Amino acid sequence: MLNMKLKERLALAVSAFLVLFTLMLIVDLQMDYGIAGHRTPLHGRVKIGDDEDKGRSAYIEFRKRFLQKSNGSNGSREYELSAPSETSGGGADAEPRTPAPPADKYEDLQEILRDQAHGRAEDHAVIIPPHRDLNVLRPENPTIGDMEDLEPRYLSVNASNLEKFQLKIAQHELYEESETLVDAVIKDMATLPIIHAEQKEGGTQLKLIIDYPNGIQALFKPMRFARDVQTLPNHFYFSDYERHNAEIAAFHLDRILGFRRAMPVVGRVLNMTTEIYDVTEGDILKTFFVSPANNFCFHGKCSYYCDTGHAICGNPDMLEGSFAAFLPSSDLAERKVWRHPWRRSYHKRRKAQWELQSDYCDTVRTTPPYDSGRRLLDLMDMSIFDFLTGNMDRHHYETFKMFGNESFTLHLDQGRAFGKAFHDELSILAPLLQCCIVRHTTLQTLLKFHNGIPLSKHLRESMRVDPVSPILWEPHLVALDRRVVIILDAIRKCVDKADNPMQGEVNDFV
Ligand SMILES: Nc1ncnc2c1ncn2[C@@H]1O[C@H](COP(=O)(O)OP(=O)(O)OP(=O)(O)O)[C@@H](O)[C@H]1O
Ligand SMILES: [Mn+2]
Repeated sequence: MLNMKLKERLALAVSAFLVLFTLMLIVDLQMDYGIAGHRTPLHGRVKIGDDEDKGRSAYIEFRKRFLQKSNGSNGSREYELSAPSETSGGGADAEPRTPAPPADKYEDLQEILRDQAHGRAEDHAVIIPPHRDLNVLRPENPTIGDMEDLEPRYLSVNASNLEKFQLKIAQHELYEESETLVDAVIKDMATLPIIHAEQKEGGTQLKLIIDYPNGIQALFKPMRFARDVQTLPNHFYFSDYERHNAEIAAFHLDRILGFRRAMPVVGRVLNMTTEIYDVTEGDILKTFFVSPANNFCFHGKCSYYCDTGHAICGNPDMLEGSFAAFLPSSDLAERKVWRHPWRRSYHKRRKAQWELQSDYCDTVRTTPPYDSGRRLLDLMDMSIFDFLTGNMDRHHYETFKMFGNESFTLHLDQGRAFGKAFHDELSILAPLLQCCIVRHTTLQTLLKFHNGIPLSKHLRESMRVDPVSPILWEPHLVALDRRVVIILDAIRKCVDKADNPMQGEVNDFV
C-alpha cells in the first residue's frame, strides 16, 4: 500500500516537473521585460559558473556542414578570410574595390520571384509572397499621430522636425521611403547648438542624452577607436566595445535595404568643454580629467565600462560621436521590450537553447506572437540585417505597444556591429537557417544588389554625406557584398530542401 503511494507520488512529481519545464520554456520565449519595467543587464558581464555545456557543439557542427555544402556549390569562394593584422594599414579611406560581376545570378531564386510577382505561384514554403506578407499588404497603417489624435499639433508651425517625424512613425515602418523629414532631422542633430547633456541611465556602456533647442533630443554614443580597429580576437561579443560609426552605418544600411526600422543617426564632432562639460551637471562632472597625453577625458558612471581605464578621450578636447534621433517618449508611444528567441547565452561557456535544439524554430513558430502575422518574418529580416553587419548582440528587440503585435520590430542598438571585417559569423543567420522562411521583398532586394549595383557601393554613396565620413573601413564594405552571397546561398539551400525533403538538413544544429 505504502509502496503504491510512493510510486504514485513519484509519478506525480515527475509529471509536475515535466509540465513546469514545458511552461518554463514557453514563458521564456514570451518573456516580456517591458512589463516588469526593469531589465537584467545581460551583457558586458561574464558570469562565473561551471555548468559545463554537455551538449554537442551544435554551432560548430552546423558551421562545418554548411560550409562543406557551400564549398561544393561555390568553387573557390572563401567564407572566412584571415585578417592581415589587428589594425591593418590602409585606414578608412583605403581604395574602394569594385567586386567582379557575379558568376551565379541565382536564376532559380529569380524565377520563383517572377512567378510570385505574376501571381503564378500560390504559396511557397520558404519564400513568402507579397500577398501573404502584412508588411506589403498593410491593410491599415496608422501613425502615432493618428492613434493619439495629435494631427493638429503635428501640423503646427512650432513643431520641430523630430516631433513631426515621431508623429509620422507608422504601424509598419518608422518613415516612408520618400520621407524628407529624415534629412531634416539629421541636419538638425548635426548642426543645432547643444544646450544640455546628461548621461543616459541603464545600459552597459556610456551614452549621453543630448538636448537641442525646441525639445529636440538625440542619443549620443562616443567614438572610442579608429575605424580600422576590430574586435579583439579573444573578446566575446558581450565584452566588445560599442562603435559609434556602426550606429551610423547601420542606419544607412537599414534604409538602403528598405526596412526603415532604425532611427536616423548622424556623426558629429563635439567640443567636450563647451558642448558637454559646460552643459551638464551632477556626478558626471567629477569623472572628467586630463590624460597623460594631455587629452580631455571622462568616463561617466555606468555598470561596466565607466572607469579611468575605459575613459572616453578627446583629441585634445574634440570628440566624435553618433547622434541617434530620439524615439518618442513613453508618454507618447510606449514600447514593449521582447527577449529575442535567438538571443545568445551571454556566458563564456553556456550555450543557448537554439544552439542545442535542431527543431528550435518549430517551438518558436508555434508560439505567439511568432505563430501568425509579420513577427517571425521581421526576425528573419533582422537576422539578415545583423549578419550583414556582424552584430551578435541582439538580446532584446522592441515594438510600439499601441500598434499591437502586427507592427514592425525596431532595429535599435547596433553599437556592436562592424567589428570583424574578415569574418562572417554564420551563427547570426541561425534564425533564417533554422526556420527557412524569408520575405519575397527581402530576397528581391538582396538579388537586386547581387546582380546589379553592389550593396557596398550604395552604402558607401549613402554615407558620403555624413559630416564624419568616411564612416566605415573599406574591408567592412567589401564584407557586405560577400555576405549577401552567403545569405542567397542559405535561401537557395532552404528552397532545395523544401523541394526535395529527402536531401538532408540545411541546419542540422544537433
Ligand atoms: N534613439 C533612441 N532614442 C531613445 N531611446 C533609445 C534610442 N535608442 C535606444 N534607446 C533606448 O536606450 C536603451 C539603451 O540603448 P542601446 O541599447 O543602444 O545602448 P546600450 O549601451 O547598448 O544598452 P544595452 O547595454 O542595454 O544594450 C535601449 O534599450 C532603448 O530602449
Ligand atoms: Mn547594447
